Amino acid sequence: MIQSPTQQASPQTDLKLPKRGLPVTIITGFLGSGKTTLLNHILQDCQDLKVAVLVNEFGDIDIDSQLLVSVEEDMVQLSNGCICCTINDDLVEAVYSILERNEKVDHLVIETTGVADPLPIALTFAMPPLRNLTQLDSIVTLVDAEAFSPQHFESEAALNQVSYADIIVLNKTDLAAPQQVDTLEAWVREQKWGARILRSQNSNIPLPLILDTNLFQPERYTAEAKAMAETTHDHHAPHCHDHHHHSNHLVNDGFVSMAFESDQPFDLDKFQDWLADDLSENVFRAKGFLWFGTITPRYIFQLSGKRYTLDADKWPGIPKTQLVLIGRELDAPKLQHQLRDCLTS
Ligand SMILES: Nc1nc2c(ncn2[C@@H]2O[C@H](COP(=O)(O)OP(=O)(O)OP(=O)(O)O)[C@@H](O)[C@H]2O)c(=O)[nH]1
Repeated sequence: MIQSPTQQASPQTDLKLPKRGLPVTIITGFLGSGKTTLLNHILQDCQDLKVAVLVNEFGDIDIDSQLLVSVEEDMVQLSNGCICCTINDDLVEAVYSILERNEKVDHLVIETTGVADPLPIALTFAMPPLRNLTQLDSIVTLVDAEAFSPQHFESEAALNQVSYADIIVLNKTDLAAPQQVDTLEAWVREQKWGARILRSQNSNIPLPLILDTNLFQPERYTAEAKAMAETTHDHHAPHCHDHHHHSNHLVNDGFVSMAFESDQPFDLDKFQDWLADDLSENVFRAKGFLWFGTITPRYIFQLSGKRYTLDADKWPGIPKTQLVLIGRELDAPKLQHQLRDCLTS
């Protein structure tokens, strides 16, 4: 049973609370910056540390959770909404469900969507009811060293991800010239003085630099927490749509997602032609599992900006095409039509 946020744990409940509050790391970063890659790195390298993960996806299909190394029993998915606003209550309940487990959990890692504003999420941990049960360790922000520029995305969320970070990881340095990374680092340093700045390829960072760092400083956000508390009408978790600093960031940024699923395979040539000639520039990010024929492997498709990869993998079950597209002002009916045209006839 999920304990209601207003209830106190009683001696009769079998809720096993960690002594100093469960350490929590928030992984954020713009679309395609390397968050899931970092989460996989943590899960693979965490050794004896028992890590629970909470994955928030912006699309209707859980792609990221299917890309994680096997952690089913320690994972909670929060799909089809953004934990910094529309499904913030679900975040609190998901954390309760993790705290309620009989098995000891040492650390909770949360992967936000690429369009999330981390501040309302951080404040959710810095305020009751989660404040006494958890300890926010740090906000880790991934930045795509090749694609990121302050103007490029014109996104309130992307800038807030940098401004509120305790640790900023300049990732994908293999795709950027060293001077470009130096310029980015100088800009990032100006945005968030005092943040720990790291560079990486494939989000490969020594874990002691990002876990159990105790870098989050709640006292810096007292004013924001007060404003949020004042606009919270009941004892449940705060909603960021009530909070004047962060109202409607999805609307402001204009991001939408679209899902495509089919039991029929794609024609590889048609699909590649569509990518090369017809894919709208408004699509910033796409990911999914593609099927190109009855005997071929599952292909993991990742598109970030103009780059895409197709990596062969095994089908875990019956082949099926699943794709999520994320961008601004997407013409969903047209994209659905184009994708249906790529199916084998
Ligand atoms: N070349 C290169 N590719 C990378 C690096 N890090 C991650 N990638 C690739 O970039 C793509 C996106 O990585 P993800 O980890 O899924 O990014 P994400 O931030 O979780 O994406 P969203 O959740 O959709 O916002 C994948 O194809 C990764 O393999 C890197 O350092 N270099």
